[in-house]
Amino acid sequence: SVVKGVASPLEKYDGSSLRILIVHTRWNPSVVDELVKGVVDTMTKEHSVKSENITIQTVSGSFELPFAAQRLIAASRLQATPNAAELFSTLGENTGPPPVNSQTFDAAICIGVLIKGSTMHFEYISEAVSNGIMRVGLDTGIPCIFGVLTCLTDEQALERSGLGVSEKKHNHGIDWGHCAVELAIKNRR
Ligand SMILES: O=c1[nH]c(NC[C@H](O)[C@H](O)[C@H](O)CO)c([N+](=O)[O-])c(=O)[nH]1
Repeated sequence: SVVKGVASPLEKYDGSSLRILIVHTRWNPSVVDELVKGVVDTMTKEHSVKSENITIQTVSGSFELPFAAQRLIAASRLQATPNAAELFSTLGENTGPPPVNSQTFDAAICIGVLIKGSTMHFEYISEAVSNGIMRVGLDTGIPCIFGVLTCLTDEQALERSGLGVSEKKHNHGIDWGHCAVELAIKNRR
């Protein structure tokens, strides 16, 4: 059978100095809240990320996630970088992300749950959001984790957030927490 899932990383990552941004939606809250809990518990309990270093913001729906992540990263840089005006001017010329040490978040995690309805709305949002979240990471130089479940049924959403009755249930937030810490640390090297 096809083995699915992610292999554990080769090294244990110490996240005690990491600053993490979590942006999550208010759509499908019972599932989203469980996913957020999976991310936070994994980072704090398995990687020593300090809870005071985790910033959590909410948006209405998944479509808003990339915009919010990009703007919150930009706003945090403005506060953290004394020569912000100069930094922003270079950013305007698309000279690529500023050096890691001028950033204030080490990783961002965008969390949402899309559930297919009876129209093509789901397909369009899923495509836009996945591309948007990828672009935030590439444009800012800060790892931006895709924490959006794109489900065809409610049962799929429950299963992938560790809720529901299926013995296959697994909270994907756990994987996203590991992924964020690993990439944040590797991005500093
Ligand atoms: O996060 C979600 N947003 C959804 N729609 C809202 C969308 O993300 C935007 O918030 C809205 O289009 C305004 O921009 C969903 N559905 O429509 O089904 C959904 O399932 N999940």
